[in-house]
Amino acid sequence: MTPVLYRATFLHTPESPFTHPGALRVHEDGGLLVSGGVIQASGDFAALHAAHPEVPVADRRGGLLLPGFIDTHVHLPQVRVIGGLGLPLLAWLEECALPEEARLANPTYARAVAQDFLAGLLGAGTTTALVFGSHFASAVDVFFEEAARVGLRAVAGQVVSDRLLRDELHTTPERAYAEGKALIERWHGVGRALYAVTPRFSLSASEGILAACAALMTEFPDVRFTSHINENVREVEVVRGLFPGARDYLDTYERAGLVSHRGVLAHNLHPSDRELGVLAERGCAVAHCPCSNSALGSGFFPLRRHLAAGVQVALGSDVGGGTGFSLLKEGLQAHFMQNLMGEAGVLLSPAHLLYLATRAGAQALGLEAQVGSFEPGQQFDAVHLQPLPGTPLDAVFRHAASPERALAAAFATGTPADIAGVWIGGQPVQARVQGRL
Ligand SMILES: O=c1[nH]c(=O)c2nc[nH]c2[nH]1
Ligand SMILES: [Zn+2]
Repeated sequence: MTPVLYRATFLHTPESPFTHPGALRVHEDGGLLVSGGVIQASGDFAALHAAHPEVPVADRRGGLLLPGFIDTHVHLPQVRVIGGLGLPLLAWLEECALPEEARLANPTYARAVAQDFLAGLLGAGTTTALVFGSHFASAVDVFFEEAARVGLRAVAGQVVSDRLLRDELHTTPERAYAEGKALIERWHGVGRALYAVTPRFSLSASEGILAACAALMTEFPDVRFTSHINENVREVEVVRGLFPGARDYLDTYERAGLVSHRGVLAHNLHPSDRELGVLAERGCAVAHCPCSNSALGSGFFPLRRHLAAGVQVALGSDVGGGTGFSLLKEGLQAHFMQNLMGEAGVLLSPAHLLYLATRAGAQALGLEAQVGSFEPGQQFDAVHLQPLPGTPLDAVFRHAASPERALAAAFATGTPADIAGVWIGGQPVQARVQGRL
């Protein structure tokens, strides 16, 4: 790939605004020198152009260029069941999610679903995703093939369970280990793919299944781990009954040896102080999925308590409990919900929202050296927001007092339709206006 100097208004958060006031970096007439898919220099356009006059310029002025979004919790098999509103978690799983998940036993169907799913992610500007895969190894294979074809940075794995779902979704510890091992050997570290060991949740995973997961984590010390925790009050109660010896929900994973810096647990709406302390101490991250939490009536996320304990938090869309792939929408919903919590909530600025949608996700996945900001040395994973003329967001962008105000408006009212281009590793993967990339 020949070098390119991108000229744009760009914003990023190489540091956390939760710990570094003034963490939002804004370059109104900025330049990003990209070669081999990697950012070589990052700063003001005029200085970079003067230093590299021979490098062709890609003019992206007139919108905002942001690091690609990082979705830390999203379900492959649920893209076609988005919108099952009005049910609590366990009823929603039974009525909406699981019947569809069973259909992925058919690899042809699974491929079509994977294509819908990937189109949704890229169309929303998501460049890296931690993906809850399918219960069927064949569908996970198909997903990795399709993800490689479109270029997504996918961290994904086979979902494993052995009780309380539907028979066709159940496996055994022996099969979970054998299929997981084969998938890891086929996909982990191949191109942009990484593997995540994925017991669905302790409600559907016996101690035997969790032990099989732990065996994979030990044998392959670089694969990631993901699951759900403390999402719904009834779910927490059932898990307590299934693991009478466990101190709490986290302990069901902890006793199996699954809680570490390689993990991301989704939701955690009802944690104890002990659980927060252990998550912080082990460096295990939490994926906050505010649209899903609202749609399923699961509850409010205690962000202030997570921050006070020192737990890494990032954003997840949780499609299809969530309502779509846009991390702009997740950021807005997070902002709304924290506002509605009053004193217990955290007032989230545009800088916080950008951080949660980008760099925080990279940190949660242990990918912060590669993606999440526009610092030199990072992959050029980017999303260009440029609303179509005549839209309300276009009016705000043209009249915004500052790029930070434009960023706030992007979270308040931006949608995938406002995305003009998406790059992963310097490659264009999505273009609204053909021929512009
Ligand atoms: O939001 C959720 N979506 C799911 O598919 C799921 N499975 C277990 N727990 C879950 N929570
Ligand atoms: Zn989920």
